[in-house]
Amino acid sequence: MITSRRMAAVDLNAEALGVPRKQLMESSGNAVARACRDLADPGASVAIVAGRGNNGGDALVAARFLTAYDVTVHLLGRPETISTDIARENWDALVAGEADRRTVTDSTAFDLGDPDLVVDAMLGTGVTGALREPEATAARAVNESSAAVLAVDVPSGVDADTGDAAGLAVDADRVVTFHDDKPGLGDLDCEVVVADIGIPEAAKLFTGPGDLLALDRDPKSHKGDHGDVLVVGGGPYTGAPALAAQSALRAGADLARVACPEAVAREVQGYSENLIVRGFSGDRLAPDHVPDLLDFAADRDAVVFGPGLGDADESLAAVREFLAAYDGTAVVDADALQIVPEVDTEATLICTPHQGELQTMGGETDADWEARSDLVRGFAADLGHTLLVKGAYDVVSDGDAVRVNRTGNPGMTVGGTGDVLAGAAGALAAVLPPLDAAAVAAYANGRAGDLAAEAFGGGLVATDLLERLPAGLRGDEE
Ligand SMILES: NC(=O)C1=CN([C@@H]2O[C@H](COP(=O)(O)OP(=O)(O)OC[C@H]3O[C@@H](n4cnc5c(N)ncnc54)[C@H](O)[C@@H]3O)[C@@H](O)[C@H]2O)[C@H](O)CC1
Ligand SMILES: [K+]
Repeated sequence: MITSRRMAAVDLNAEALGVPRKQLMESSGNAVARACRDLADPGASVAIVAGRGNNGGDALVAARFLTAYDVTVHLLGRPETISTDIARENWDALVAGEADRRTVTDSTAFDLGDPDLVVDAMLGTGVTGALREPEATAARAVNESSAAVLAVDVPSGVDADTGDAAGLAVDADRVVTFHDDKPGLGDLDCEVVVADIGIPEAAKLFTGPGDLLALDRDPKSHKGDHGDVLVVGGGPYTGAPALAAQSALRAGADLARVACPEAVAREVQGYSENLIVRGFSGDRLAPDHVPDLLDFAADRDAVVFGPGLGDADESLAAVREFLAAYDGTAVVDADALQIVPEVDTEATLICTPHQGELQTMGGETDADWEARSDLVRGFAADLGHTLLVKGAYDVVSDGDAVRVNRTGNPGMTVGGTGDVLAGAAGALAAVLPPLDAAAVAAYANGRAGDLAAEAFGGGLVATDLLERLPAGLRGDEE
């Protein structure tokens, strides 16, 4: 089962892995042709009703495979309004091949004829709202015809994720949907065939530029929509909370606050004017700080808990009390990690251990990333939280799905890069579900590290990642 958003991400990852969209369209079109052969005998008349997007493009490819049939292609709109290059190229191939085609520019002129089979390729996952013209008139004609109806990917007008139609939709006998079943197809009273179109498993498993699509922001958003992130850390160490908080800003948070011991508050503030630093009494986190911290955290979008906290007993006791009472979203890193397995919490946690910290938490690791993926998935399921286990291949799992991140380089073992990762994960957890937030954070942090390694060769330091995080989140080419 795959949602449209995830499908678009996997599509883009496939392209980055060397399987371009046009190749996927060719596979989709071939799958449509195979489905047609199941529904109609050679020589039968087939009316392809094609829209102006890639859903239409799939059927324009199918037309090339259906040479044993009497095919008529009805393009809904003028060819120059075809919205993607790969669909337009397939239209041009039909023109060059002098295929039997009609261009429907005036819906009142739409004449479906009396075909044996209709291929509904007007709209797929790109549908928005109720069918407009000429798609609405064409959909009514298709529904009124006595022909068998094969829908490409999704019956036109149906939302692939919900199954709802904002009004009129094509009533198909069979749907051939690509790569994986869609959530919205289950309730339709038609047969659904899932066609493999050659998308590599790696496009789903390994993070890639497609995963960044999750960040496409609502342009109407305004300040404060994108995350007010609180870093709770500092004590024995002061750089760590400052790195995490600066990283949260670079990863898109609007505000980055640091709650740290009063004794180091000035030092933490000294790292950057961009941080809003607030001290609590003493020189380390202690249980009597927890009630105030919980109140403060309740008004934030995400918390990053742990950078630089140290492992004093009273600080770990405070971590336990905070996590037990907190019910928001938090990234847990560094010394706070060891507490997570002991605490029963309502919070949504993203834990970011390296492999040694994973073992301290009671998890197991393995040098082989595939074996490690299974171990991490199992441990995440036991914990009930999302794990981002850092390594040459970072393994991310929420106990169900697994994502593996391959960006990054050995130069990133330098101190502080984990704090940068935790801060980025905190900012992303404010706007994305935990699995996506962790996967995108790992991908962008590694990309930032790769960009820094190119700029410096060796001698990379954690602050080099900060100003490169935005590029890592855009998927900028090297
Ligand atoms: N993801 C994959 O693995 C593959 C998907 N394929 C096919 O691509 C479509 C999605 O294509 P896309 O171009 O994004 O959108 P559509 O073709 O579904 O429709 C967009 C098209 O339709 C117009 N439009 C949108 N809403 C309406 C409306 N309510 N009324 C009228 N017209 C509408 C819009 O303006 C655009 O012109 C997917 O379903 C698959 O079939 C790839 O080909 C193979 C791999
Ligand atoms: K369709």
